[in-house]
Amino acid sequence: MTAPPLIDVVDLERTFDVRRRVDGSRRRVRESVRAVHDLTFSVGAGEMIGYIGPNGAGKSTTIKMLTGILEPTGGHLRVAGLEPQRNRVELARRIGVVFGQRTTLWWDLPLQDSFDLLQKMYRIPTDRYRANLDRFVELLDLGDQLDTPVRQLSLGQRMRGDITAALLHDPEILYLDEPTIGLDVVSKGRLREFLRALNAERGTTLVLTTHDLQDIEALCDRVIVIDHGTAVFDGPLAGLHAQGGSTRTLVVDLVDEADPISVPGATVRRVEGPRQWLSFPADASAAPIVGAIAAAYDLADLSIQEPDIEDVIRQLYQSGDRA
Ligand SMILES: Nc1ncnc2c1ncn2[C@@H]1O[C@H](COP(=O)(O)OP(=O)(O)OP(=O)(O)O)[C@@H](O)[C@H]1O
Repeated sequence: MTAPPLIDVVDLERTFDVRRRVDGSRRRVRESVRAVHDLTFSVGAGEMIGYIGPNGAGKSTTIKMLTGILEPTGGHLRVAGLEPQRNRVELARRIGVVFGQRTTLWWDLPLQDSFDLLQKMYRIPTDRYRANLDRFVELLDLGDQLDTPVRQLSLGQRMRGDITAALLHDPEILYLDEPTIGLDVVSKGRLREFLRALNAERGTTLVLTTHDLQDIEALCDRVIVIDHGTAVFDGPLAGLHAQGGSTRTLVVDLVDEADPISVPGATVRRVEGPRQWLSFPADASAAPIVGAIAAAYDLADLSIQEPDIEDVIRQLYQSGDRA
């Protein structure tokens, strides 16, 4: 018998009643906003999924329902076999939540004290707490920050502190909302490496909302794209690129100005002096293109620009229109 999915969402719906001012008058009318509707998906234990979509698409509303903060107005929802709203306390022991923009730590307390408080709140047995704390502090390189008040931590240190805090009680599912926002490239890389190790070592299921496609590329086997409150794509990232026909851009700085570069698999989009911009399919490897250019030209520099999520989604629609 196959295990039931860890997260099971069927025809989920959430509407909000809002009062909107009528243009040019003081009158207000009641309106119903459908933040999420007809949303169906399931996530198996140990999966790492990206939950992405443009601003206002319904991502936060979904995560709030999955974590029991918000009650659905329709449909069915089970997380770890529990109904999130009804079993909030029990569910809290099974999930961890990290919001990139907010901290769950105590602003004026040293990091260590925040962790100790969480141990008490979650009633984590001391040996398990110690083992987890030691492991995460080592992996996330937080040893020197344990006595620092949270308000004095850098954004990257605070984020690592928040992730540690969310994991001390061994949750089966970790929800991460924009975990790498505002971090430098090195910190982003380290954090992604940590999350991959967490998933490999402990089988923790990750649900990641992000605007950073590289987060998704580094971590997620599968993406669910939500727009206007409902899922418009569910599959591997390569499939999303292929379906949307999205492209990456190779920015080439030649030593000398030249005519537009001609290489198989890429098209020159722009030329400015010795700099040229070439686009190529996002799911293709850049290596043969770079190799062909390097063999024929003297290169001063080279970089790759990833498409952003909004672009990929826009292209998904455009290709849908064409179909
Ligand atoms: N409490 C609320 N009351 C009224 N409308 C709301 C409420 N929360 C969300 N909405 C509306 O529901 C829709 C979805 O919002 P949601 O915050 O879930 O989007 P999101 O995908 O998380 O966006 P972002 O990427 O900007 O955080 C939006 O139109 C939003 O204005």
